[in-house]
Amino acid sequence: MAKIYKDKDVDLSILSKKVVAVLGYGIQGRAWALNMRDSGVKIIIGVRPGKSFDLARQEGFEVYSVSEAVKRADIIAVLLPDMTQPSVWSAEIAPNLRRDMNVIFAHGFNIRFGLIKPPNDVDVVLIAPKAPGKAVRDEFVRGWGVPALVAVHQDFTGNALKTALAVAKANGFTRVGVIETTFAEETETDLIGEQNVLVGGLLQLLKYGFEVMVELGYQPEVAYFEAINEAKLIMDLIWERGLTGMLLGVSETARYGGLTVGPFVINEDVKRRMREAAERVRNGEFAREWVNENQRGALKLRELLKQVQNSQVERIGEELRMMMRSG
Ligand SMILES: NC(=O)C1=CN([C@@H]2O[C@H](COP(=O)(O)OP(=O)(O)OC[C@H]3O[C@@H](n4cnc5c(N)ncnc54)[C@H](O)[C@@H]3O)[C@@H](O)[C@H]2O)C=CC1
Ligand SMILES: CC(=O)[C@](C)(O)C(=O)O
Ligand SMILES: [Mg+2]
Ligand SMILES: [Mg+2]
Repeated sequence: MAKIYKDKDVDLSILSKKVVAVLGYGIQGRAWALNMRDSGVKIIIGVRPGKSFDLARQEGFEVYSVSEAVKRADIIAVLLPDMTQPSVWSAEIAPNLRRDMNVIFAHGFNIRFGLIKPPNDVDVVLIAPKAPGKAVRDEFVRGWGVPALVAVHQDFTGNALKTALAVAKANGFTRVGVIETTFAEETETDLIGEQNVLVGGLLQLLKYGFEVMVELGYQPEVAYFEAINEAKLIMDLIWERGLTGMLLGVSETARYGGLTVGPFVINEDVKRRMREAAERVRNGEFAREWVNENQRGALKLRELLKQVQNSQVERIGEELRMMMRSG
């Protein structure tokens, strides 16, 4: 059984005289900063000038450049985009690090693939929420949290894990459960998970499910309700009650059809491809491809995003979501 930390195992007081700099005020950064401030931790923000900077100010934070925030902090949470971290690290973070500081990542990418090499005299830890930033904040406000992983890459002070767990607690993660892992396990499973299932696999499955019905001549609105909107509600059943609970919460007809046809559609070939994709993560091929793509200006990423934005399913979805929200 994995080692799991809960609120009762963690002492927040280790943060009481510390200043935590949240670097980046985006999807994760904003959620972490608001959560930790609500937990009574002294937070400052380090970010470049722009929308995030203005928003952080509006929301009442002291906001600085990344360099200045690192200078003023004891603990830094590096919540910048993965592909931006290496250059900001060498230009603004590394020159301002001091002995005994604690450096937190929310994803192990740059450490696992060797793109950032921290000095020996700081702690380097990982607190990886297993949730999108919106849930990190929404769940905290609800009085609960999301699960997260914690790992120690470097323990210079002897307090690396304790400090990381305190930051996790201040974010509400230990209300749910924080599992101890390694940078390698977090990085690889996170990438494999988002590619095969959460982002890649799911999107493609929903899109094909929608398209097959539309191509057969059914109304796109009906296809959207069936293949996409209801997918959320079925996922909620799985989330609350498990796979068996979901199966017992749908009709007997759906249960039989699903259990027999599912493995025909998502077959062993798909599983083989999932293994291939996982191998490309593990051997560093995906990381190299993404770094190169990014260095060329992420043109392919922008083009692929545009294709999704302009697809029929998105137009239908936007209308229906608006309709369902009002009234
Ligand atoms: N998005 C999510 O829900 C999750 C993200 N993570 C990890 O969290 C980290 C942050 O990711 P996101 O929150 O998605 O990033 P983001 O793209 O939402 O936010 C980036 C922030 O960094 C700032 N920024 C960008 N370039 C900068 C620069 N050169 N100098 C100073 N500030 C700069 C932006 O203004 C923005 O405030 C990544 O390591 C990611 O893998 C982990 C779990 C989930
Ligand atoms: C939201 C999350 O955990 C992801 C999918 O791994 C990410 O945004 O990188
Ligand atoms: Mg993730
Ligand atoms: Mg990820």
